[in-house]
Amino acid sequence: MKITAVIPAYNEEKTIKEVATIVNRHRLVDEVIVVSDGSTDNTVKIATKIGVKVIDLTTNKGKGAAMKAGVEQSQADIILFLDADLLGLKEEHIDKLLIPVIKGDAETTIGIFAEGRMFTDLAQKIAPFLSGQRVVRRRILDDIPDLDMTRFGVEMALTQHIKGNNIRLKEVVLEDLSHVMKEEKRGFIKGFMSRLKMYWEILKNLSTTRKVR
Ligand SMILES: O=c1ccn([C@@H]2O[C@H](COP(=O)(O)OP(=O)(O)O)[C@@H](O)[C@H]2O)c(=O)[nH]1
Ligand SMILES: O=C(O)[C@@H](COP(=O)(O)O)O[C@H]1O[C@H](CO)[C@@H](O)[C@H](O)[C@H]1O
Repeated sequence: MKITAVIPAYNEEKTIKEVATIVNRHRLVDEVIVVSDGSTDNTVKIATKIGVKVIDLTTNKGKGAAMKAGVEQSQADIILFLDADLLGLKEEHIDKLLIPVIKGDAETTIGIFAEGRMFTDLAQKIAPFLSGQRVVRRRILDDIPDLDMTRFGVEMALTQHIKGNNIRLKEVVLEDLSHVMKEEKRGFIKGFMSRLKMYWEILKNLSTTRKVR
């Protein structure tokens, strides 16, 4: 059973090294693919140095398209998605996400932050279904059309597909894990504007689920 980790990354030079290195040395992960989604910083250079596979999209196509580009380059049955801006990623977080799917206790898992940082914990308490930390069986992804068009709606599209098709989901708690918030990356005004744009992209994907099972 092959496992590929797909890490979409848009200008994540500050955190990609730590995230990709930890995933790359995990005993259960066979392959790591970092998909730079039109990054203009040193994300590609840093990821390439680590020795993982890097897909360098020339323009920014959105998170959904970056995830799909990674999946298309993988032959694995199980895909682990992780955001590139995680703070405090540890081997045990990856275990918690992967093991239920490897054992067959679930077809998909989603990781929820807890006891990390107040704001990022709170965001995931309110909207756990938006988390970017997931494990998904490959065939589930193959059943979702237009994942590449969803941008930040990708998590909502995945969640709705999973619910609408009664796919066995397990939520796992990822303790002491957090991520860098938009406002921290870009400053308050720019960050908040990109947050509003993200919510719009999420809302646009609310009604596009299709039953396949
Ligand atoms: O157009 C985009 C926006 C984000 N991401 C990546 O998707 C993950 C989750 O993004 P986040 O919620 O952190 O949003 P951001 O802070 O990048 O706006 C991170 O690894 C981003 O680098 C991406 O690949 N393409
Ligand atoms: O937690 C959230 O409110 C958003 C935005 O987080 P930040 O701006 O990075 O704090 O991030 C989550 O939702 C996105 C859209 O579904 C996902 O792509 C991210 O992976 C997830 O962390």
